[in-house]
Amino acid sequence: MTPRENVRNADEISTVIRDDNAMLGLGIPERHDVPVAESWAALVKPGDENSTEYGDMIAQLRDFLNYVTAARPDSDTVAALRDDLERWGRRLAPMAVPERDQMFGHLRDLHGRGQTMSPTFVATEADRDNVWGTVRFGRYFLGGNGAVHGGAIPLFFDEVLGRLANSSGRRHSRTAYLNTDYRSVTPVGVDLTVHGWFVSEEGRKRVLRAELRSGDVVCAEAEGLFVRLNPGQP
Ligand SMILES: CCCCCCCCCCCC(=O)SCCNC(=O)CCNC(=O)[C@H](O)C(C)(C)COP(=O)(O)OP(=O)(O)OC[C@H]1O[C@@H](n2cnc3c(N)ncnc32)[C@H](O)[C@@H]1OP(=O)(O)O
Repeated sequence: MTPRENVRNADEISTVIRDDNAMLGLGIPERHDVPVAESWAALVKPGDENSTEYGDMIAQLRDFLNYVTAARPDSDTVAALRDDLERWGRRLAPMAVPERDQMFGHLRDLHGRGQTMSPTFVATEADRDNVWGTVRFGRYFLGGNGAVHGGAIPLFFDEVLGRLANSSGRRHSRTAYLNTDYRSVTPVGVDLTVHGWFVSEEGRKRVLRAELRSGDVVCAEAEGLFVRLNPGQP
């Protein structure tokens, strides 16, 4: 079965279970094939055949983590899964490459850039100083009582603001601080809207803010300072 067929099957399965699980963010396919706004688009070279396949694999992995989180499997299932994971670990271990060559998190033409650490940010509009988009935290990011884990939210803000801080040809910067205010519970399994914007850019210092909303309700806000790196700084 090709990865694409795999994804289609996952879509079909998802449709069946979506009603029960929508609130928990389960069984909802990743939206990694929505067009990316220009400022957030492709660094992957045309002809990099692995990029789409890799993106499909990461989408499967994201769904898988949601299923693992939600399941209370019997011991045979746990043992079978453990063995499968162990086999995959042994297959992948010899394929390790230096950081600059790794694919995980480096595919900037994909929403979520091919990583699973934070949920997929779908950028819908962007200019030099702003980005707007959506995100849905799946069951994997549950803290408790239907609310997203408090540590997952700053991670997500760093993802969005870190990319915006370095967008539009700006030289690379790193997060110096990132302050998050939790205004109301951030629900799991719900489409949320995100806006990130530049507040100021003076010398090496870039101050940015972001807001995460569920409908009209502000769930969380953040302010980050990103300091442009000097030559030779890691
Ligand atoms: C491939 C796909 C990828 C895709 C894109 C990936 C998206 C994700 C992006 C994630 C980004 C990250 O998480 S980066 C990882 C997390 N961050 C880090 O590891 C950074 C660790 N910290 C550092 O390396 C350093 O502290 C720096 C670089 C931030 C700053 O050090 P420095 O270069 O020596 O500069 P320094 O003189 O100290 O500071 C410069 C100015 O900033 C001010 N300043 C510095 N830190 C602070 C602070 N915490 N709070 C207030 N102000 C501060 C100073 O007062 C000074 O102001 P003035 O006197 O000039 O007025």
